[in-house]
Amino acid sequence: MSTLCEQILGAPAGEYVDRPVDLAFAHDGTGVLTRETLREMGVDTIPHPERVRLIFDHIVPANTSITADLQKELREYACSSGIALSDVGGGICHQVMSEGVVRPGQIVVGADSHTCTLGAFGAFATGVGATDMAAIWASGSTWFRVPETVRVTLAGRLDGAAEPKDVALAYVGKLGMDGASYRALEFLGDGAAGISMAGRLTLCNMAVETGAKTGMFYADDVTLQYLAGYGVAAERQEPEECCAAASVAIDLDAVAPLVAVPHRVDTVRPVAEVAGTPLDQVFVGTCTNGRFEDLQRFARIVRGRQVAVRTIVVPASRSVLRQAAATGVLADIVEAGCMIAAPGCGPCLGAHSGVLGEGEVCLSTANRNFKNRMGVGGEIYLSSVATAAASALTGTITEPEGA
Ligand SMILES: CC(C)[C@H](C(=O)O)[C@@H](O)C(=O)O
Ligand code: SF4
Repeated sequence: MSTLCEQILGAPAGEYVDRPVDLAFAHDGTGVLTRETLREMGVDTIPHPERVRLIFDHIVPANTSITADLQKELREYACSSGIALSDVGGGICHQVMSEGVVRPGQIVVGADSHTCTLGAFGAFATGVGATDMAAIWASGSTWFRVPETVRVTLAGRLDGAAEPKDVALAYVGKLGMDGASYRALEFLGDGAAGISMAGRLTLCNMAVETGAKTGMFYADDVTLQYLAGYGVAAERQEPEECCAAASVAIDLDAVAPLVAVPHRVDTVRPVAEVAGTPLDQVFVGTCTNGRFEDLQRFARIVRGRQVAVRTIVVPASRSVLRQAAATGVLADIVEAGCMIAAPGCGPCLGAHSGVLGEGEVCLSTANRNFKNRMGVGGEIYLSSVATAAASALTGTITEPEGA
C-alpha cells in the first residue's frame, strides 16, 4: 500500500534512494551556475543529453548586455553539448515541459523551485539547486529521501467565480508556508476528476509554497486525453489505500475567490475583505496562471471593455500565444488596453517587463508575494485570473462576477 511518490521512487517514505532521472532541466538563471559548476568539476561530456533541457524564460529577451552575454554563452554550450534548447520566446520552463514532454511515472528534476508543477501528470517532479543539477547532468542520477505524503482530498465541483487558483490559495492558507515541509501533496478525491489539466498544473505549482517537495495528481482520463493531444500514450494510475502522514479536505463548492495579501503567500483572505484596494498594476501570467485557459478566461471578462489600470498579460509559452492569436483571445486582450510581453516569466521575479516602483501595488496571478519581489517597496496581492480581470476593469481589487 503506497502513495504515488512511493510507487514512483520504489521505496517507502523516509528511505534514501538513488535513482536515474528521466528529465533534468535548468533555465537561463540557474543554467549559468550549472554550466559554471560543470566547468569546475571538469565535466566536458554529458552522458545523457537527451534527458537534459535548457529553457530560456526568466529574463527574455535579455534586458542588459550582461544578461545577453550570459545567454549567448549558455546558448553556445547547449549547441556544443547536444542539449535541447528552448530559446528566448519559447516560454516558461514548467509550461514548456508540460506541453507533451513530461509523462506519468517519470522522475523529473528542474533547477527551479516550481518544478513541482509537473507532478500534475503523476510524475515525481521536484526542484533542485543549480549545483545539484550539475551533478545530475554529469551522472544521470541523484538521491532522494522519499517524502511522506499529505493527501489533499477534493470534493464537489468548482462553480461560480472560484477557480483552481482559489483552491491553491485555500490549501496554502490552510497548511501555511511550512505546513508540508519535505512532504508530497497528493490531490485526489471525487473533485479531482473535474479539474482540467491547466487547473491541475496551477494546483501543483503552489505546492512548494507550503514547503512541499512536490504536488501530484494521479494520471486519469483527463491526463490521458491531454497527452493524447501531443501524441503521447500513457497509462492511468490508481490511488491505493494508504496511511498518509496527514490529510486536508477541501470542498470545492465552498471555495470563494481569495487573495494572498502582502507579503506572505499564506495570509489568505476572501477578495470581499480587501475589495476597493487601489491598484497600480495588474499582472496576468506566470507558471501559475499564464496558460491558454487563463488568457481565455481573462479575455472573456474584459472583452469589449477598457482596463482602468496598467495591465500586463504574459502568455506562458509560444504555444499559448499562438493559440491566443488564432482564437481572437489575444485581440480581445489588446483591444481592452492591456500590454502583452514575450512568453516567459515576465515581471514575476522583478527583473524586467513591469517592475514595481516604491509603494506601488500590484494584483498578480503568480505564486509568490514576498517583500520586494517585483521591485523594491512594491506590494503584491495574489489572485485568480477572474479576480485579476474584474480588478483590471475597475482599478481596485474587485470580486469577480458570480462571487
Ligand atoms: C530564479 C529561480 C531560481 C526561482 C525559483 O527557483 O523559484 C524563480 O523561478 C522564482 O520563482 O522565484
Ligand atoms: S513564472 Fe515566476 S514563479 Fe514561475 S518560474 Fe518564472 S519566476 Fe518562477
